[in-house]
Amino acid sequence: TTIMALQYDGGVILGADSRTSTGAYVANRASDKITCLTDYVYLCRSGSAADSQIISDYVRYFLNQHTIQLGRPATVKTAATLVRELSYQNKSFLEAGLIVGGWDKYDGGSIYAIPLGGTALKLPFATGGSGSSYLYGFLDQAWKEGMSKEEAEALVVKAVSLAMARDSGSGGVVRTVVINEQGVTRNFYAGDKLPLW
Ligand SMILES: C#CCCCC(=O)N[C@@H](Cc1ccccc1)C(=O)N[C@@H](CC(C)C)B(O)O
Repeated sequence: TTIMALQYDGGVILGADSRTSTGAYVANRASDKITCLTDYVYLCRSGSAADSQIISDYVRYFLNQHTIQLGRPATVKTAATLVRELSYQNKSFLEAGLIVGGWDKYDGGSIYAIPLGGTALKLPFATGGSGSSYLYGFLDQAWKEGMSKEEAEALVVKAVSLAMARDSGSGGVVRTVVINEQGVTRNFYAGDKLPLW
């Protein structure tokens, strides 16, 4: 898997490849690893498909309850704290690297990386999964504060497709989810639409 998220001047953009593998076998070449937690908060999943699914199921349930009791939408920070709590308290059983990203009226667009051990890191951009090894240096150089939505989306698609080209654990299509005050937009970039280099 290659997953990433980055902040831009109005919100966040989440990106992921679509390969689910068991060893060298590709079990699903069109997986959707960017999962809804609330109307304005999404989760990028890597690691065990089963573990990451069950964590997202629990957090979606808890956030739904929380929204009803609170009478207003949950914040990105709250969603990230719930993901971290499940990940940390069950760290010996779970194998899931997660990135929470979304928009709320208190912090605007925000991103939290929750790697295997269950720590939560608030960051302007984050990457995860097996393909992330190929992206840390690239993103350190390519990410800039206050990018436009178009610049940010182009960077996400370029980064994920570069990792897909080199990482055998990543492949398929590039999926993105844009989240800002106006709402959520899902995009899809098939192999023939990707930059080769
Ligand atoms: C189908 C099936 C059985 C397992 C599928 C399964 O979890 N594959 C994993 C790799 C893995 C991980 C840990 C144990 C075993 C196999 C996988 O493809 N993970 C991708 C993300 C998830 C959300 C799709 B990515 O991290 O590569």
